[in-house]
Amino acid sequence: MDEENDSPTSCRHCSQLQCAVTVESVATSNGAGGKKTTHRTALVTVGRNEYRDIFIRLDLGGSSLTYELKDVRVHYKFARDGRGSIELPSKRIVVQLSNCPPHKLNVLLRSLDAKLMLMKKGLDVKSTPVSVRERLLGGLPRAFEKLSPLTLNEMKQLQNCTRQFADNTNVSTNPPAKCSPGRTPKSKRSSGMMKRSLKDENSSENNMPEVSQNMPTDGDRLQLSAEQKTVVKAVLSGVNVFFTGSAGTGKSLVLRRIVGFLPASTTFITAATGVAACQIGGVTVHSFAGIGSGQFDLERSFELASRRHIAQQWRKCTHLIIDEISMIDADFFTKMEHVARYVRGNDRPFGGIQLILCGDFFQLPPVTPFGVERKFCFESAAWLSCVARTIVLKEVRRQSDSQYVSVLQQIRFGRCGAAAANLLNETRNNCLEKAGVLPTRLCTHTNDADAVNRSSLDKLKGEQKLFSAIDSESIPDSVQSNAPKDLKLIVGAQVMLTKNLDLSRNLSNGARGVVKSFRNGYPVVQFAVGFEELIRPAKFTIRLPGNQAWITRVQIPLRLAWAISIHKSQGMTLDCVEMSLSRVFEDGQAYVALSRAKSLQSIRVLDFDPNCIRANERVVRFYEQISREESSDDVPVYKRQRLGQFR
Ligand SMILES: Nc1ncnc2c1ncn2[C@@H]1O[C@H](COP(=O)(O)OP(=O)(O)OP(=O)(O)O)[C@@H](O)[C@H]1O
Ligand SMILES: [Mg+2]
Repeated sequence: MDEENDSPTSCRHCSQLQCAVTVESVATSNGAGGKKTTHRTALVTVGRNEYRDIFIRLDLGGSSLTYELKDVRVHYKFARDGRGSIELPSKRIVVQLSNCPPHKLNVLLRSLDAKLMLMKKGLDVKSTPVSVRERLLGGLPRAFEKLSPLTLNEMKQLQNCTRQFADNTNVSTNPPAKCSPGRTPKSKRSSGMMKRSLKDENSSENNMPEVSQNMPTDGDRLQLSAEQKTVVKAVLSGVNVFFTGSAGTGKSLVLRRIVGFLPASTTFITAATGVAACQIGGVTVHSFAGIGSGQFDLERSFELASRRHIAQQWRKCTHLIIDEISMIDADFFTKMEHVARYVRGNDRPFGGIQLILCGDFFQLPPVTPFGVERKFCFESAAWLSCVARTIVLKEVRRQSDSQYVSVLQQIRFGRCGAAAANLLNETRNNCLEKAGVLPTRLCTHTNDADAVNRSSLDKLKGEQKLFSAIDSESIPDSVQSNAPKDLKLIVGAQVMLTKNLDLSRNLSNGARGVVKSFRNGYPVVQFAVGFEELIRPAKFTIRLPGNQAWITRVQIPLRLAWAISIHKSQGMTLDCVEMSLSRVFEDGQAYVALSRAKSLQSIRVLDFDPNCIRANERVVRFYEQISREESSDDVPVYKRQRLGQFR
């Protein structure tokens, strides 16, 4: 079997998906025929018959519907929310797809649109028009073959079409996205009878300012490694998975990829902190759970979680993703598990929700009030009953220098030999200033970071420019986002990108620069990687607690970057950093700080003292146990851990 092509993570499976389907027959002008039927679980397959005509088949549990897709309109603007539709004007029908795995839906609808366009333009090399008479006489067996993925050749043909279209009309077109069919601009499309059903799709973009056309891919194009694919497959097999690994092994990247394969409206994406939630486009786990920060007893927690909107979320949830799980304490995790069973009226672990947990317990631990004993969630009975499979990612992707990686591995386990200490000490002489870009100071305390940013901004002379975000809906101030509501910039301000703009030019999230000037009202940033770039507003998508739809914020994708706290930096990859670790107060805090940089040349430790390197003993034992299970022949990796063995 072809591993790559048959993997559930490949496009091959994207001609079929499981989702909710609504078939709407649109009323005629005299009001006849309007009808809507919804099926919450359906299997949608797109394929070809023996004459290479394209069909969609809807298996609706007991019955099925098949439509030929000719002269149809395909809408995938909201694929990211797991929604899309296909209009069949000649039949006056709209097939709406919802609760789809976003990635699969996106690939399915885009490839379908592309193939339909190729057919329309007579560029589908394998298909030749067959007359009705020929069909009747041909006697071919009836066939239905799933639509194959777009080939390279087909993509090239599409690009040519797009170019020709641009030449003929003088319209400037963006390079088509991966699998993009080079769609006709809206104004050129016929205004179909089903405008009504689709008007929502077009409304949210009105009155947006000029938005950066750089592709904010979030690493979509990166190829997952074999071990990363193992995680995706494990999740898609339906078991509860905890995946872990050193800083920079790509855990968050894999999480983002997993999201694309799970049903959009019943998968809840959360993280232990607001900053971490922003990185993966989710909300905090506390706001999802609706039981405060876990301070109440179980009875009160049940009451809180039974409030209508919170209970609805709990009941709706089929998959719960939690990033930075190391920062969730055992007590909170246990309460969530009880609440899940109670609210859902289901006594299976976590009320039958599939858990996808991700994080590194060697990084920052749960924040616990002074004097209260810290308990990691892997030490809870709930963890033992819920986590069926543990996977450890081994390849560090953030750093490529093996010497640095091995220093970080020691530090992760709370060790620091003389050679490692020397290497880190020597970084104090690193000259990190490049083209006016200063290194970002990582602070042990948040107040210090805020103060540094404020005072540095105030010291600069010149006019401060205020950029106010444009939101598609109102977003409460309490909701954290990578893009602030108001951003003040001035020439000379040290800034950091908050979005991947162009990975091929190292314009990635965390890239460092300095504001050089303003052009057309937008900042021109000199980046440390060596060039200037005009930074236009970009679209950020935000989820509000309890709201499964994406809200759009348009803002300049920059933040001030003189300083940032180590807690806020967890999860980030940073271009050039400087730190003083003398006031480190947490296990794992120095490891988090030291592991943000990509190389030893882009870090400066001002006062390295091996005593700041600390790892929690129970965490060390937990990981030793995992690695024993991994290397043991008779004990499977996914064997459940036994209660209390790490204490
Ligand atoms: N398969 C891959 N190919 C190329 N780059 C990758 C791959 N996986 C991860 N990376 C890159 O490695 C860096 C670290 O990835 P990521 O932030 O997902 O790691 P992480 O394990 O979540 O780290 P942390 O524990 O610090 O949160 C990112 O810049 C990411 O783009
Ligand atoms: Mg991460």
